[in-house]
Amino acid sequence: MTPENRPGGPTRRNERGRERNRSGSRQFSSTAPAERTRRADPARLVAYEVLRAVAADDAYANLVLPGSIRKHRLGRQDAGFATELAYGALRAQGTYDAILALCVDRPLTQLDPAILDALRLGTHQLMAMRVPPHAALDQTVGLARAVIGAGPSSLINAVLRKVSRKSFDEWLDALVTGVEDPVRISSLRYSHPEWIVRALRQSLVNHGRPVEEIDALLEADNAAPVVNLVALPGIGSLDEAMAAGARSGELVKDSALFAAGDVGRLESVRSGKVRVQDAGSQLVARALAAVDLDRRGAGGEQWLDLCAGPGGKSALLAAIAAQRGDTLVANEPAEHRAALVRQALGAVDPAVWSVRVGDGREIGAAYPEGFDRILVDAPCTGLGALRRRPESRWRRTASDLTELGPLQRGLLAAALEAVRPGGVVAYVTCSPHPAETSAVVQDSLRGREGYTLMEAGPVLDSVSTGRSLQAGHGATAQLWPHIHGTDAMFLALIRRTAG
Ligand SMILES: C[S@@+](CC[C@H](N)C(=O)[O-])C[C@H]1O[C@@H](n2cnc3c(N)ncnc32)[C@H](O)[C@@H]1O
Repeated sequence: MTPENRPGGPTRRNERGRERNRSGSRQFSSTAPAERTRRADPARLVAYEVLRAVAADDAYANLVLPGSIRKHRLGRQDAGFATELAYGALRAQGTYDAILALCVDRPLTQLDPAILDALRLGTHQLMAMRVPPHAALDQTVGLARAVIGAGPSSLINAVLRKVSRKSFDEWLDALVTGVEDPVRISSLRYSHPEWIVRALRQSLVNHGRPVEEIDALLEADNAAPVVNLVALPGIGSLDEAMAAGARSGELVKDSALFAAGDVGRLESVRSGKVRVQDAGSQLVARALAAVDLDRRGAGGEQWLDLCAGPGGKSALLAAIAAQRGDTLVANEPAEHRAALVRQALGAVDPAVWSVRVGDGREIGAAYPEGFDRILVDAPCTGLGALRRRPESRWRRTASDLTELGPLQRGLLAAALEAVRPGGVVAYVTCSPHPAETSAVVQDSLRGREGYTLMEAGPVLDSVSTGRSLQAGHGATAQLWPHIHGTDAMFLALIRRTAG
């Protein structure tokens, strides 16, 4: 594992999270824990609140974090420190718990969950942020005294001292020594549940990639994704983003990569004319629009986004449709998510789009042969977008895969009924797992006359910036974080040949 791609990534900071530790010293404070600070450093307090909300309230870290940063009035640098600490500790939780299990004299399940979260934060500072050990200890003990009470300070101090006696690489070696099972080794080294390691190994093989790529894939999950922007065609411009430090996207046209801080300060983004969207999502939406249809419907084509919420792909599709004189129906069953779709479509001429609130599985009966192009961006496990939500890998379970199957098949079946002869359906997931990608497509086409699977790879290439993405395998296509730098989007394009 390279230091940059370790869960959380390394930085050298002092206890305030501001200055770099150039000495790399492993000096400890000579002060007894009980005499040390009783004050919680606000940045660490924010990270602690995020971990607690995730563990105790099932909260999403990315939703809790901004409110906590505001509540504690963190400046930009401290906010960055808190983000790195919270997200890093959450991503690396599996590895850190394995380390902590070797340093605590009882099963971790017998620890107060609040103490365990404090230990995870201390461990992340020691292992990946290179905060000086004395600062990591003092500040974690101070945090625990302020928010949990004086009781656990000796325990936290003693455990973190043990953790600090080895470097992260030394701990990783200690964890995997004597372990034979490659799945367990990858799980420990790259902090993923074993069932996800197994699922992703299976996914690589299913899409024609060597299973040896698994570590690179897991490593890519541990790196925070760069913000990708798309200028809505005919509506937005990337000029402001480029002037603010963005660089042109390498995969897809009219896109940019923005690593210059808070993207919300750009007026073009606030107005919705430029949108934050993963390059993989841009590619699959553009691929649907790029398919050559044998004939155009009278008065422009009708497009359908069957699973539209929160509306990212709808906005891009509607902007393209507007340029061509086509129209888009964006369907979403949940009213609050349909409201997000309307908001996402706000920058596009309202004459071009409409939002339907309803179950996508009913669309075939409601609009038989009613659409020229249909996007089925199906609800899925999100195994291809684990890098976006630091806690998601610990939330998902293997049973999610089987539970989502009937819904995914129902949605694709409805789309196949709702597409007109000559039209095309794009089945898309942000998961590479065969159970929700190729198996759904194969099952839906089995015994169904009048549909063919198109070669999706060349269509994806046709909307890239010119390079061959080499994403095709069989007739479908699969993008990968470790190869393309995108979420692991799957794309199948199904043409209806006969009514
Ligand atoms: C992967 S997300 C779609 C993301 C969206 N296309 C975008 O780019 O912003 C899947 C969506 O399917 C919706 N969904 C769930 N059940 C559905 C159903 N029965 N019919 C249609 N959509 C459904 C979910 O609410 C969720 O918004």
